[in-house]
Amino acid sequence: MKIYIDGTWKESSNGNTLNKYNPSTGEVLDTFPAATKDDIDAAMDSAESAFPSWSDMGTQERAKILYKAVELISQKRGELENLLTLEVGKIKREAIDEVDGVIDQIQYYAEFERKLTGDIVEGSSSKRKIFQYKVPYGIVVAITPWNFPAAMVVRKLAPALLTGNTVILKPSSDTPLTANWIVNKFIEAGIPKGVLNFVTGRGSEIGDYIVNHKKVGLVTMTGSTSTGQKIMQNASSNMAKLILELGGKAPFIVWKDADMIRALKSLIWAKYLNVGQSCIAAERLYIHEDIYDKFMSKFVAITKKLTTGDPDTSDVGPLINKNALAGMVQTVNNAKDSGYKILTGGNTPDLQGKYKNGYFFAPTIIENVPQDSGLFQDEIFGPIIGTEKISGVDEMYRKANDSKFGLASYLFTEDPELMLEASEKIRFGELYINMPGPEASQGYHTGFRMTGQAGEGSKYGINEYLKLKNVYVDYSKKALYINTINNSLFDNL
Ligand SMILES: NC(=O)C1=CN([C@@H]2O[C@H](COP(=O)(O)OP(=O)(O)OC[C@H]3O[C@@H](n4cnc5c(N)ncnc54)[C@H](OP(=O)(O)O)[C@@H]3O)[C@@H](O)[C@H]2O)C=CC1
Ligand SMILES: O=C(O)[C@H](O)CO
Repeated sequence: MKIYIDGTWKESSNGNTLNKYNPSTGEVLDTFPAATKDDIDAAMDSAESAFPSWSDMGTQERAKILYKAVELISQKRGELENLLTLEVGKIKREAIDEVDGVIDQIQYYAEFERKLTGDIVEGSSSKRKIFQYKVPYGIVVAITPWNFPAAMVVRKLAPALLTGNTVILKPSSDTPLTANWIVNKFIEAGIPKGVLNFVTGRGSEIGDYIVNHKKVGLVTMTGSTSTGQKIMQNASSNMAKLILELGGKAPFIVWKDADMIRALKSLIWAKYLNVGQSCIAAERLYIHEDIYDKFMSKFVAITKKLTTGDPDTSDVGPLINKNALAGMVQTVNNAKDSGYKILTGGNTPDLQGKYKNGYFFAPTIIENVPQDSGLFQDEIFGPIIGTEKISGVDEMYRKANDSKFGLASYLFTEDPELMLEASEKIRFGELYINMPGPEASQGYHTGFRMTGQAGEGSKYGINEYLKLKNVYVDYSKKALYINTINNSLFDNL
């Protein structure tokens, strides 16, 4: 595959490449360019040159290109589904679901055509007005993760482009092929030269250079909190606007009156979707003591039935790479060293044939985990969950909110008063009550504390890509009097 700079598909300027491995088999899937600083400079220059005509085009014309991209992606959606399985190891059902989300998000943002509004505010006198209207930032750098590599790319490209920004996309080095496929479709849909540039390469090598480049107006990144903090530091060199969607540590709360089947189905979704590699994955399980034994016996029994292996036919696929798999092994070893009880899983499954060397880990449940343990405080980002009994609402709120992260949370109860009270007291950007996720295109995906800055999705999300300008006008045609100067100086001029 190639990178795309100034309307041309090309190798990196020094010809260097990196390997992309298939997480289901451990084999090299493809190579991709390791972009250089010269490549980044060329992309920035191209995006800068393209900005005036692109931002002048208007939302109706820009939306036509997004609608065309929806059409082209829909026509070839099978290719993207297969790529997600090849590149991430996504099971078939989830690959289909992610492509549904890709189409939904582009459509959702394209529909903001002719709907970006401003205000006219009265000035300090009858013939003065303040015209407030929204303008694009300029060059947007979009940096995306590997876990939902198609959905995360379009969740940044679509609003950034619809609002008249030009874009430089740098995808995760674990999923360059998916991003390349989507960029191809946007180019095919008619994105003009320079409006969308696509560079690949290790974030640890070119990321800092991209983010603190003097031409960058806005950086939107989804990924780990540690990387987000680094980006925040680098972006300060030019005070680029930030949209950072970072780590999560979702509490999954099952109250004594919960609909148990509904809670169990939602928990299997929230814990094992994308092998638990999701920022809104259930990471801490709190169950009311009255139903603990009954709920846990069902949860363990269902987890034991989950199949791992061939993504085309299994319930749970592989972790994204060797390091992620090693992290799961370490997490379980730490739990064992701490004396916690492993109720199921805790091992790498013994797979034969082509999946023998895949990065698979058995779905794992660990019992009676202390609130202050690493298992409950640090992000796992895999198919492991710890459990804890709770008894009162105050304990529920205290433990749920005891996290450096604050993205998604889940509560299952039939008590409307508890639903309303929890909506106030649980301090997370998202609370799912009696349902699973994920976030909707019309929802605002945001979080408290170390989860990040700003947010994506909804009318609030598209406005993150627009700066509100203020133009003050005096059209009185009267002599100007300024109360803080000596106006007589201007007599008889
Ligand atoms: N809140 C949310 O919506 C989401 C949060 N996440 C979080 O991200 C983590 C897993 O995703 P993962 O992709 O590994 O996250 P990373 O933070 O490792 O990478 C995210 C992106 O940042 C790039 N990057 C790395 N270093 C830099 C740098 N110095 N400057 C600029 N860019 C850089 C990466 O490139 P490269 O791949 O080349 O290193 C990648 O494209 C988890 O913590 C998860 O919670 C993930 C998805 C969604
Ligand atoms: O990036 C993610 O993990 C998504 O926001 C979860 O839906």
